[in-house]
Amino acid sequence: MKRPIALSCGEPAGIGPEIAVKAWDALRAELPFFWIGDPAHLPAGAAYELISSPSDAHRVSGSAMPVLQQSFAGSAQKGEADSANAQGVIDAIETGVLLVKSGAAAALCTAPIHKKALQDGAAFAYPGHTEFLAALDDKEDVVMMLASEQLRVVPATIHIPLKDVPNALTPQCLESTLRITRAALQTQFGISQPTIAVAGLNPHAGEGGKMGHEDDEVIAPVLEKLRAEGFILNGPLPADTMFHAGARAGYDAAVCMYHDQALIPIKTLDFDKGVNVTLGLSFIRTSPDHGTAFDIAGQGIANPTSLIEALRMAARMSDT
Ligand SMILES: NC(=O)c1ccc[n+]([C@@H]2O[C@H](COP(=O)([O-])OP(=O)(O)OC[C@H]3O[C@@H](n4cnc5c(N)ncnc54)[C@H](O)[C@@H]3O)[C@@H](O)[C@H]2O)c1
Ligand SMILES: N[C@H](C(=O)O)[C@H](O)COP(=O)(O)O
Repeated sequence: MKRPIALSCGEPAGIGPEIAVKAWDALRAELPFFWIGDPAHLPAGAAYELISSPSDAHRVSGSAMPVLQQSFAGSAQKGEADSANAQGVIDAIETGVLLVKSGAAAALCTAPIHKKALQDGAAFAYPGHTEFLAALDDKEDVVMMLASEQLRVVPATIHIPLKDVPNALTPQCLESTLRITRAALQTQFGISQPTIAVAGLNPHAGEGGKMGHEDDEVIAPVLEKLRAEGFILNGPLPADTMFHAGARAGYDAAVCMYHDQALIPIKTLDFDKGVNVTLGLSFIRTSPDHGTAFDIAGQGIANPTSLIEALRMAARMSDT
C-alpha cells in the first residue's frame, strides 16, 4: 500500500487551504496525502475527515481529505496574516518533517508560507522553507530547483538581497550547487549523463571582463574543474539567450546565479505547472511554485495545478 504524502498547510490566510481541497478532489483516486492543518481554515463545506495517524489516510482519502489536526492561536482572516498563527505554521512543517523522517509519510509537500508573517510572529530565523528544512535535516548545502516539463532551473543563491549576490557566489557555493544538481538529475530524474547550462552573473556573461569579472574569475574556473571530473557543463552563458526553446533543447537543467535569474523564466514559461523541489535533503520535499496569493485568498479562484503537480512529483520521486 502506498504511503501517504504529508502536506503542511502553510499560511492559513493564504490560498493554501483552498488549493489543498481542490488538489484532494483532483487526486483522491490517484495518490494519498493528508493535510496538516486546522479544519477551521478550510473553505466552508470542504469534505474533510480528521485522522489520528498517517496510516488512516488511505481509508479516508476516497471520500474526504484526511486532516491531521494542527492547532493555531490566531484567527484566519483570508488575505491578512495573523502573526499569532506563525508558530502553528512552523509546527505544521516540523510535524511533516518528523513524519516523513520516521517513514510514516512518503514525502513532504509544503503549502506556501508568508515569510514575513513568520518572522514577525515567531522570529522565524530562515528566509524560507528551503533553509528551514535544511536546518531541520542538519544539512549544510541544499538546492532549490524549480521544475516543469519545459524547464528545470536552480538558483545558486536564493533569498538574499541582489547586492549581496556577488559576495555569496563563492567557488564553494557554485561547486556544491552543481554537484547536488547533477546528482539529483541522475538519481531523481533518471538522466545518466545530464547536460547543465550555467548562466553568467553579468550581462553578456561579462563580455570578456568589460562588464564584470565574476564570470571569468569565479564561475569559469569551477566549470573547468568539474568538467575534468566528467560533468557536462555549458557556460558561463549570457543569461538572456539561455531560455528560448532552441536553447532549452540543449540542456537538462540550468543553474543560474540568483533567485530571479532562475525563477523569471520558469514562472513565465509554466507558472501553473512549475514545482519547487528541494535537492540534497534526506527526504523528498516539493511545493507549489507560487506563494500565499493574499490578493485572491478566500475567493475560491486560486488555481490548484501547481500544488497538484508538486504532489505528483513528490509521489514519483518517493516511488509511492
Ligand atoms: N513556496 C512558498 O512557500 C512560497 C513561494 C513563493 C512566495 N512565497 C511567499 O508568498 C508571499 C507572497 O508572495 P508573492 O506575492 O511574491 O507571490 P504569489 O505567488 O503569492 O503571488 C503572485 C501573484 O500570482 C498570483 N497567484 C499566485 N498563486 C496563484 C494561484 N495558485 N492561482 C492563481 N493566482 C495565483 C497571485 O494572486 C498574485 O497576483 C510572500 O511572503 C512570499 O515569500 C512563498
Ligand atoms: N523562492 C521561491 C519562489 O519564489 O517561488 C519560494 O519562495 C520558495 O521558497 P521556499 O520553498 O524556500 O519557502
